[in-house]
Amino acid sequence: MSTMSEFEVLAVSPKDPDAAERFAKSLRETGFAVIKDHDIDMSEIQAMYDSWSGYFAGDGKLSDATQAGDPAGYFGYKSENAKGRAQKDLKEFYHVYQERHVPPECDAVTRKFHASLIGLGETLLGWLDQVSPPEVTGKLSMPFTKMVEGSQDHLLRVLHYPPLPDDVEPGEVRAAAHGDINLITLLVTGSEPGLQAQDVNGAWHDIPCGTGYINVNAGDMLEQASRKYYPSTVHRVINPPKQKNQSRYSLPLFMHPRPEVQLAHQTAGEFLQQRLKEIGQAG
Ligand SMILES: O=C(O)CCC(=O)C(=O)O
Ligand SMILES: [Fe+2]
Repeated sequence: MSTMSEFEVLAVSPKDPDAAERFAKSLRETGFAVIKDHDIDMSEIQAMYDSWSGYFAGDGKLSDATQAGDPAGYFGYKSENAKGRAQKDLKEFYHVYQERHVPPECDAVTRKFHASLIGLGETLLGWLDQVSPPEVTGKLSMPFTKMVEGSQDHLLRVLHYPPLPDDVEPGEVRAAAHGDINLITLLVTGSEPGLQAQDVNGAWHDIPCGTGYINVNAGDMLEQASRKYYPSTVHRVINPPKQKNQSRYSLPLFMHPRPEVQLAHQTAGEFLQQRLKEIGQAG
């Protein structure tokens, strides 16, 4: 494998006078942006990892298993595939929504974390409303911030990638290459490295881990609504090296419009249902 470089993306601080412009430029040129100086500190992220690693290690998760077609709750190991892939990803995860159940031992820390990330995500969408050119804003059914106003669909996915078993088949990976479904994804640092993003030339780059920065990527709904002005970032999670075969946790927040919101040729709800079938999640 060729040596990977880290993605050279300028970290944007909300304190920068030109934060909105720099954020939008980065998303436009790379599908990807990095935020520093945010309000979510490492102790909060660590508290999330501590409480959820306990949850995944226990048996309580089995009674939280999602019912077919329900997007909330616990999804077992190897239950999801990337669009167009037959092999399942080597991960288990829990889907948190504002109005749905969260395991009691994780509830307080998770609700606070979820709300903080949603607040930051709304700010970032506001930046896109401010500085996107008329060729984008003129075609939107409504501003991005309006698309998410009152949305109950912002999904916080708590992911656990267990140590790899001995019988991993060729081609099986922690998370195969995919674009996210939603408008933007906010991702605090993972507990271990492994996340990579693809640039416009097809080269893969390691996303730095442990920086305290929040990585933001454009999803497929933003790509559709912006008529491809903001390209959806393809990314993946590679398997760990043998000598570091341990659990990895991560916490992406997927910002979703209300389901009736028109993107371009589809509503957000129609787009989501179609994709859930393609990734093996719809009932
Ligand atoms: O685990 C990660 O760092 C990223 C996960 C991801 O891309 C996803 O769940 O869509
Ligand atoms: Fe993703």
